[in-house]
Amino acid sequence: MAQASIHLAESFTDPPNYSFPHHRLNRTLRDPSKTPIVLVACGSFSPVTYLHLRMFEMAKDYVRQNTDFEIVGAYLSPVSDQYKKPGLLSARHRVTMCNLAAEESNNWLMVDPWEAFQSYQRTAIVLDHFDHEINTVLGGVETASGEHRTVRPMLLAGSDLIATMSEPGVWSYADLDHILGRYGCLIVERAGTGMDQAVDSLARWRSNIYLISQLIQNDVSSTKVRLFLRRGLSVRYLLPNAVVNYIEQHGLYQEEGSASVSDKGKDKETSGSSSRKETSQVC
Ligand SMILES: Nc1ncnc2c1ncn2[C@@H]1O[C@H](COP(=O)(O)OP(=O)(O)OP(=O)(O)O)[C@@H](O)[C@H]1O
Ligand SMILES: NC(=O)c1ccc[n+]([C@@H]2O[C@H](COP(=O)(O)O)[C@@H](O)[C@H]2O)c1
Repeated sequence: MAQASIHLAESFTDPPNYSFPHHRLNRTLRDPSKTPIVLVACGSFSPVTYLHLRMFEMAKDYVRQNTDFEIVGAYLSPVSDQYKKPGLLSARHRVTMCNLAAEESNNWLMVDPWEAFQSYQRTAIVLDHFDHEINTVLGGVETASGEHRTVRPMLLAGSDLIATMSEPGVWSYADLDHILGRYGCLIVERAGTGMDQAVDSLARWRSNIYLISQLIQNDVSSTKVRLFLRRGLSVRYLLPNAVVNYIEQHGLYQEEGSASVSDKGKDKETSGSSSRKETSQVC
């Protein structure tokens, strides 16, 4: 269970005019015997695809069938422009596309622009921010009979992201302990990255790591979507219609750098990603 007072940062810096989105946060726990959790997916979302949205649906099914958790909210948290990953469009566009996707696709997902519109924030700090906003500022949630409950933010990520947790220099031990020991993580299997491999070196936190298998293989990635757009190919039905329309209206992902012309797929652009190495410098 998250304890509201132990955070890595002493205080949080909010972007100008920021307010924490909580319009779809369920403030009443349906089942008082369950632990309330909030799902937080961190990433570039450049652009957001159906596979990003699918992670939440898979997590919802998994949580209902296999755990004593109850999901009271779910968030996309797009990374700051300072992450400097190849193909990272400005935060303004990425946040707007995530909002369009969340509005069009379901009635429970929200987009938190907190990390997008400021300096780079490590994932451990992002989870602390959610803990602070939901438990300290909003006061957590209540059962139907009025009992207070602390909400636990949990990281929702694909197995490729979790695999980077074993790469030297990308995540600090203290941050991993904070993310996996204190909060926990739901991992969605991603084509090309075995889940066992991904969690092998994270054994000490195994009880807080929940593995969700893919029953339908689909290797859509933002990199491939960017590549299609640069080549003038259709991306409809890979991402929500509202996002496709937004990309077309604004002529996004046409320039060099949004995906390399020689890119054959995801691996080339992301393997040894400079962003992850740069991230390691701020760990
Ligand atoms: N097809 C997928 N299956 C499972 N998880 C996914 C999939 N696509 C993205 N994710 C997860 O979504 C989160 C955000 O990913 P990110 O925005 O980096 O998307 P991406 O498609 O990997 O982007 P890029 O191609 O630009 O590297 C990560 O945890 C990633 O593992
Ligand atoms: N040390 C860290 O906190 C750390 C390291 C690598 C990636 N991340 C996060 O992972 C997310 C996804 O990264 P990629 O887009 O590189 O897969 C981003 O939100 C990034 O901030 C965090």
